[in-house]
Amino acid sequence: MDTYINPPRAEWPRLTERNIPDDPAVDKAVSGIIADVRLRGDEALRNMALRFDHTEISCFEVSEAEIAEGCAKVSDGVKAAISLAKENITRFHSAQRPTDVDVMTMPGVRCVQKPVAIDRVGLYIPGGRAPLFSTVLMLACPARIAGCKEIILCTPQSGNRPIAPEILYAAAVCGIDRIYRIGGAQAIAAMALGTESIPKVDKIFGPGNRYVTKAKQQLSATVAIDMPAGPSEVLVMADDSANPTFIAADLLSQAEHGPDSQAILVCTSERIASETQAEISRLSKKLSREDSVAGSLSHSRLIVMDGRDDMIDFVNAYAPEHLIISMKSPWTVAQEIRAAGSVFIGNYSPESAGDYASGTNHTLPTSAWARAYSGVNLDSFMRKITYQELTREGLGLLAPAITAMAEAEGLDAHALAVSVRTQSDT
Ligand SMILES: NC(=O)c1ccc[n+]([C@@H]2O[C@H](COP(=O)([O-])OP(=O)(O)OC[C@H]3O[C@@H](n4cnc5c(N)ncnc54)[C@H](O)[C@@H]3O)[C@@H](O)[C@H]2O)c1
Ligand SMILES: N[C@H](CO)Cc1c[nH]c[nH+]1
Ligand SMILES: [Zn+2]
Repeated sequence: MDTYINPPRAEWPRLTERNIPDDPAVDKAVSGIIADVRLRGDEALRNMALRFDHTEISCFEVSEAEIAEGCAKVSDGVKAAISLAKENITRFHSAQRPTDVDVMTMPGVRCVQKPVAIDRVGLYIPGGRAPLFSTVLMLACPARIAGCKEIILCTPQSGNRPIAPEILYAAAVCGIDRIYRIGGAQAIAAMALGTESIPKVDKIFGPGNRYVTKAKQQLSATVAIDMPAGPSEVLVMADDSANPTFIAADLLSQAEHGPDSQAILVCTSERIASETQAEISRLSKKLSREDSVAGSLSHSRLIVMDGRDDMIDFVNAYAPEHLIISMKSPWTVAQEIRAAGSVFIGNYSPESAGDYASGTNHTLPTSAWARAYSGVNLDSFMRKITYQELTREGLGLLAPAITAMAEAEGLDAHALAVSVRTQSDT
């Protein structure tokens, strides 16, 4: 991991770059995959499952019997953990329920806004490097609370291994309607376009690798998507009150997601940076996912800044998916953060808590998209419809403004739709 001491601002754009710059080869590969799914449907999906996931698929949908068999294999300990996580996620997301807006903007002019759930949603659950069954809870709980009518799930099946039992169990307890054994960009294309076996949905949710994320972005003209939620990132802000062992463990916890992940420390002290570096070397020897950790750390950074203001400016420029604030008065620092997916406050809030079980959502914008997108939340599964009801008197009060604006825009029929009413005898 490289260390940078007081890098000048001119160098910041380079230091905020991710591991996965926009790669034209990925763009091209993904547009080829989408075109093939569009043209050949299920046949293309079968070929790609063989090519990318080394698996032969006769039936895409996972049967009831397979789900029951998977559920039976999950240990009681994991079932209890899923139950606790589901409770907390449900509690936090239920509290996000929007209320109706019902306002008389003028006498006789009533404007209403009501949330309505999206009917058909498709959830993508990553399964390449690790079967992320926690993501099932993160997506299915809010979808259920919102009241989506049809919830389907796609996840890859690799080689001859069946889909992880924990994914099937989490899907069963969350009431997923149908599960399909298909992953990667092809799964996103299938849910966006529909094939003989996979139904087309209204909106696609879920994180994934660079292929999955690119497919969501390319298909966003065809289907709604939650946001670009690509390879995981964490940025830790630390002052002298931080614990280098905690910081190192937090950085490693995201590095282990894969070589495309990125972990950044921004601190004000060279001591913290060098002790963290030493702790990373010590702790990484104890971890199993060597290639992911080594790959990720080779693009990760330790940055020593001149002071608190520079740290805050850097974080806002980087716009991390996850931000951990290991500093004195962390809530005061947090108030100055304008771009981050999810913020972890103080020394006892590791990102792992939010990844699994505290209640916040772990499906979050990466690659600096936190500047413009929120992470998944209850609202992501809803639309809001507005309604209005005007009385004759209300329309009369508005008529001069509507007519003046319609005429100024040169739209006579708009003015007519008002005057036929205000001048009618009935
Ligand atoms: N931002 C978030 O909210 C968030 C949350 C959880 C996980 N993640 C990220 O999700 C990612 C999961 O990635 P993953 O790879 O483990 O699983 P994945 O399910 O996203 O991708 C696996 C699929 O990628 C396809 N694929 C692999 N190599 C390919 C190639 N060369 N060409 C075309 N397609 C190919 C295969 O079909 C495979 O099924 C990680 O990067 C992790 O950090 C992000
Ligand atoms: N850190 C991931 C979000 O970027 C979520 C996750 C799932 N499992 C473990 N972690
Ligand atoms: Zn994680």
